[in-house]
Amino acid sequence: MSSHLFANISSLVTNDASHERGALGVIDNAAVVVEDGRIAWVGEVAQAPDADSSTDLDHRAVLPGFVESHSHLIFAGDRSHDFAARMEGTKYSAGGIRYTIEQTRAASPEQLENNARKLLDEYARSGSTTVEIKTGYGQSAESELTGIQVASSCSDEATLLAAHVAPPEYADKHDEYVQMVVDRMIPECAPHAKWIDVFCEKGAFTEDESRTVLKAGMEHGLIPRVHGNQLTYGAGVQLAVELGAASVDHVVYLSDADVDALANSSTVATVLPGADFSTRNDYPNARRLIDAGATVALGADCNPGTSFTTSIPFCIALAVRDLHMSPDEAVWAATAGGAAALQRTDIGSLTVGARANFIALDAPNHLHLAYRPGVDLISGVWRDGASLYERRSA
Ligand SMILES: N=CN[C@@H](CCC(=O)O)C(=O)O
Ligand SMILES: [Zn+2]
Repeated sequence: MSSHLFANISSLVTNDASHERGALGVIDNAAVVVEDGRIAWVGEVAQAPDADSSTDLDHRAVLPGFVESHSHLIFAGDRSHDFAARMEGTKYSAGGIRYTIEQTRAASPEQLENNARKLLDEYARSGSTTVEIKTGYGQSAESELTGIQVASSCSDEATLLAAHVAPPEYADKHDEYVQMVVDRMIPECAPHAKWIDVFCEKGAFTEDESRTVLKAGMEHGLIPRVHGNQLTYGAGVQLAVELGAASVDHVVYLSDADVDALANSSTVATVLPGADFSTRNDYPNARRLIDAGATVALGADCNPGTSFTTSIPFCIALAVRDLHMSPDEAVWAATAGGAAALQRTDIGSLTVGARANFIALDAPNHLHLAYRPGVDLISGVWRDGASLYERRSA
């Protein structure tokens, strides 16, 4: 087994609190040794062991690859007109999803896969080394099956978003749609999925409908996650906590009881400020969640309707500027927080035994991710110790 040393790291975020400087466990003047795709050693470069080969990172900062726990990459078509209308004052509503359903149903599996892979490549170039992928723009048994097959061929984190919005043919027959999801869609799609998700929201699915879908998914071995409290106060958070969901995502409109429930549960609260930015929605109060003791993850939520970005660095900048997270909290939420939301212990941190998924920044430390908004600082990305992306020098 050969070892590779990554040397001369100006500042290394490990997310191992046993090192200095809080939850991020930052080591200055650091080095990392990788063996067989896993982290074999981390510490100060002066103490680094010999290795078979090495890379000089030339005083760049290194941090774990971003863990994107919320994306909708299985779709076809464009909603830029929708975005333009919102910027002129039209309010976002769940109904816009139906436009993408029409386009997605008309696309071939190859077209869907090519689009998803193109976006995954964008994610990788901006530092994401793990990306969860949801279906949700098929909303028929056939189209969701295609979607989940494509999602699972692109990611280990495939989510069946069986109930995103009732498709046009079921617009006035929600109960029949939910029945079809339970009787057909879930049994046929479950072998290809890890997660079951619902959009529990005004204009999408009610609390009871959402509970029915999530429980049916759980009976087929899927782990629940919920879109909740994005556009209105509602039942999403409480339902997620009741069912022990891995995560409840968006969490913009929260009562005190919602914050309390999250703080006293293992359900991660995932903030997706790209969606709030692109819909001119209010931002979630991440400060309130963190101060109460909830675990907060941060994602980009790439989708054609509300957040057509794959840039976690952009979302870190938003989280710091507008969600009042500290730069350390935002970086933790986009790495270890995302891993918690996906119930993964092998990613999101750079500790011995973890997957060697990491990013080098053209910057002396991770603070620059928020300090230099809109600037592409990613100079290299590695997954399982192998180079995934390297910026070409000029
Ligand atoms: N909120 C629900 N689903 C997506 C948006 C879907 C769309 O408008 O196409 C989201 O996460 O923001
Ligand atoms: Zn979503």
